[in-house]
Amino acid sequence: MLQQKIPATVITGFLGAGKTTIIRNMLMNAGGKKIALIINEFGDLGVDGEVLKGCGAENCTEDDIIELTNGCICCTVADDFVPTMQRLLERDVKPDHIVIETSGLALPQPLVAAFNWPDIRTRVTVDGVITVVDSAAVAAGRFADDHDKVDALRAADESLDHESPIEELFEDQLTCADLIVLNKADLLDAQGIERVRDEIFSRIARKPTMVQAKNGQVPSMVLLGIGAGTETDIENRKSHHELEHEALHENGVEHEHHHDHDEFESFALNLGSISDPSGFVDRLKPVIEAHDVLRLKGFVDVPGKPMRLVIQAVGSRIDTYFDRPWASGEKRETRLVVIGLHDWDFGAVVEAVQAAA
Ligand SMILES: Nc1nc2c(ncn2[C@@H]2O[C@H](COP(=O)(O)OP(=O)(O)OP(=O)(O)O)[C@@H](O)[C@H]2O)c(=O)[nH]1
Repeated sequence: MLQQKIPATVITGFLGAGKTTIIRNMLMNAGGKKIALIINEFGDLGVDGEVLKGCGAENCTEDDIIELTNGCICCTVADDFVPTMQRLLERDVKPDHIVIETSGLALPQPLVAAFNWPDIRTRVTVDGVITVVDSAAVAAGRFADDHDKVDALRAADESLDHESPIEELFEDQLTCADLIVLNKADLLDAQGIERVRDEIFSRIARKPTMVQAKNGQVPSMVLLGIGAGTETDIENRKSHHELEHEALHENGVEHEHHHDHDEFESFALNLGSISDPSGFVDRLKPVIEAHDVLRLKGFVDVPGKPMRLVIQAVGSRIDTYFDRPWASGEKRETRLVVIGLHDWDFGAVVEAVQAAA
């Protein structure tokens, strides 16, 4: 009997766009489907995996959540992703659907290409690539090229072979999409959303379906079951890097491999308990703005509170919420991961975040 391929959905999108939020909603509304999750995150702290395990969905237990922690998934396809997938496919009880959350800095193209590997191709297919967009960030021009900054980066590093790393990555993630979710629609009015839609279509050649969402709420029927078979269409979804590489190769130039996220850096910080979290948030805002922190997330120990506080900053927009009680025997501590561009003054950022605590 011909074995049916297991569908796999790739969820991509820039740092903080709302990938984990969408997945959390999906797990709660997956209509009984057994889902296996593969999560890849930039930075040494598995915040997304922790958050998703914290939601306790029955159709996706802790055992079904696999974290890939050896760097961005697009660079570790052969060493990390493919073996993980093989092990998952060897399990006695197979998932109905596999969902892969890429890091916010990953290119989806190499991951999708991995579905053409002989051992994988026969057993799994890419149901769809879903690119999640922070509509408010697009409207604020965060992905538009900042020429001064790019010039400064290029002056510091002559090997840079592209324009703004953020803009390129954003476009590469859009280029690969079967479905684009214009998330954070609650932060814009209807005209603002229309402008974001137009801007996105102006940046890509294909015309994938677009839906808008508030707080990552998209019906699972829309997310799962797209049936795109994306791995058969990678020729039409090439990244900037692949196109540049091809052009240089045609001209007989051998070109050093260079990934976009080389321009990003992260560090993890352990801080003590924080008795005044709202004061911490107020003090953190100017630090984020002054040092161009792209993303900060983690868990805070608030003395006297039985619950763990999650802190999430995307640019200077900061959310906090208590997600679950600290487990017995679990070490209560404040752990944060901070992500920024490679050219930042690392020591100064560490000091400033510590001083805000
Ligand atoms: N206002 C608003 N905030 C949202 C929405 N969706 C997500 N957020 C918030 O945005 C922040 C980042 O959301 P995540 O789901 O963690 O984003 P992510 O894409 O998984 O982030 P990375 O994995 O770090 O790249 C969190 O504070 C969310 O609560 C939305 O539709 N509207």
